[in-house]
Amino acid sequence: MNSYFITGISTDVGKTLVAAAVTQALKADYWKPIQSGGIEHSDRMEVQRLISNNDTVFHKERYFLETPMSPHEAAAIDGITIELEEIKRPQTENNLVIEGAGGLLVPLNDKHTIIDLIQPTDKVILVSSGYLGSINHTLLSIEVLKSRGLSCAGIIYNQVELSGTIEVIEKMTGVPTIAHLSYIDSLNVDSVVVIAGMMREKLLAL
Ligand SMILES: Nc1ncnc2c1ncn2[C@@H]1O[C@H](COP(=O)(O)OP(=O)(O)OP(=O)(O)O)[C@@H](O)[C@H]1O
Ligand SMILES: C[C@H](N)[C@H](N)CCCCCC(=O)O
Ligand SMILES: [Mg+2]
Repeated sequence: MNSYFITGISTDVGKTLVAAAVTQALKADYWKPIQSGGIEHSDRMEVQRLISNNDTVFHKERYFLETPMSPHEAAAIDGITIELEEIKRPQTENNLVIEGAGGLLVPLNDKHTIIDLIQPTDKVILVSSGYLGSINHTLLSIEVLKSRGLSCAGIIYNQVELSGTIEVIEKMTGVPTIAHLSYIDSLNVDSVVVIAGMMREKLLAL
């Protein structure tokens, strides 16, 4: 069984939607180790809303912070410090989808960032988005993975409409495209089933 680490070029790029689709495609378990903000509607709740298989187990966040900010600061506001050693992978026999928070260098404390949660055996899926500036953020994310001896298994482009964007990233990095998602008017179980079906073969080949 595999672990899939869903990271993004920034926050709000669609990691949770992608995590839901990968979870659905593989009937995997889902875990978001650190959630900041979202007491009313966390990423776990959103994935629960979007998937429709009966096998997925939802593992509890290790840190659930009240303020929707960078985890290091959200933790400080809650009067705690995030400790890397406290973040233990849930035990499961199933595939596990892990969702980060924000991008790879989002601080957890004064020393560690999200990238420190990635293990060498994880299949890292990078979610890229279509804003002007996203090429740079995508290439930077791939470079920082490389600098830690990690590689990017594949990229999911979410609402990337600017011409030449995907092509130049593919040419410069050689990282395969897993899927290219469009804007979806009402995100629901049915749309996630479709996206999951679209990417399943590519995910199995990673
Ligand atoms: N393809 C899409 N079509 C329509 N809405 C989308 C699409 N992708 C993302 N969204 C919406 O954009 C918002 C941000 O996406 P999402 O919550 O998945 O970001 P994230 O990368 O998981 O952020 P975080 O760092 O907080 O985990 C959400 O409201 C989500 O439903
Ligand atoms: C609150 C938000 N939705 C995420 N959970 C955390 C994003 C942190 C981004 C920090 C940064 O890169 O400046
Ligand atoms: Mg999310």
